[in-house]
Amino acid sequence: MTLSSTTPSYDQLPIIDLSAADRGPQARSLLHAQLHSAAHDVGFFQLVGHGVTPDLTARLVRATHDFFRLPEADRLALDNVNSPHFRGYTRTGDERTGGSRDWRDQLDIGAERPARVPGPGEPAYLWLQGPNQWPAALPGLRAAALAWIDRLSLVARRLLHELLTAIGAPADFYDPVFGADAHPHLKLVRYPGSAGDGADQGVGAHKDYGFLTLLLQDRVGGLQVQREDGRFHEVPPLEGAFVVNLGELLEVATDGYLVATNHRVVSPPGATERFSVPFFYNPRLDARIAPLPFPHAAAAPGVSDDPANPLFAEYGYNELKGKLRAHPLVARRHHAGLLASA
Ligand SMILES: O=C(O)CCC(=O)C(=O)O
Ligand SMILES: [Fe+2]
Repeated sequence: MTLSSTTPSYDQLPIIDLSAADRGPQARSLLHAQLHSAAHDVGFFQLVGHGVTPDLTARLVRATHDFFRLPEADRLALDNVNSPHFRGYTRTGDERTGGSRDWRDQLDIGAERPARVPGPGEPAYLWLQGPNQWPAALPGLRAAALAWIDRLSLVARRLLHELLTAIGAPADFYDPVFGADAHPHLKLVRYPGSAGDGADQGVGAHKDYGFLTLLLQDRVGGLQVQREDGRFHEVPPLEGAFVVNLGELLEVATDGYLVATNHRVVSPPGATERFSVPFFYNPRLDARIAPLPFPHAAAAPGVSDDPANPLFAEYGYNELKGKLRAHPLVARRHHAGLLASA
């Protein structure tokens, strides 16, 4: 199969309809061909037919808007600088996802678990497990966010099964690294408009750390993806779709046959606000990503070699690398020892 024989269009990402998996063998094999091509050639696509209801989405969007409308003092009561687990609120200007200053504020939410302080000899990434910080004034936010994590984990699991099948691998190969101890993550994000200093970086270019990201974006736009020509191209919002991208673990798993794609967000102009909610489908922190057995493994080019962004096969280290880089205030306050040894 020649995957790159057609000239790519940069106007929109490939559109993948997950519901085709249930429409008989012919529809399913067409889905697999499209998924294979989208994942291998672009690493990004628009997902429709995912089955998430408009009601559930509306609940999450409402909770997101309500959160950012709270008085600043209520948001700062959840300051992530007070959480050694990188949970809670990051104010605008305090985050450095790609190593330089982002212009967005956000609430980081993960699996709701008790704090796990690593003992002697235990891996430092255990710090990533811990309680969330919830806004007392918005009790509905907790329910909406946790319901979203549960629902999108199911969609992502199904999508991963179809994707692995599409490239000729066993669908359930990575099931053991998910399960009850998986480490999903959700962010409620606002881009408040222009920083006013000529910079237009909403979030700097980066790859995501896990398997798959399912992003809900509003109609404002500004997300850009690095395509085959090396340039960043806009991802026009598509009503009802999730923007899906492959994370670093799929690059590790396939030895670079599937690539985690760089992406960034350009700030909306003036005082325009943009809201987005990325959901990260991540495995257990202690998962070691074994090489995927699949027919293209022998032809895989190897993972990208970027000294500024090493890829770790043990998931917890991969996320910890990103969190220490993106949240320097949390890192310096709680993890100075880790920074010294990094
Ligand atoms: O807000 C967006 O559209 C993308 C956010 C993103 O890439 C991230 O937070 O990892
Ligand atoms: Fe991202």
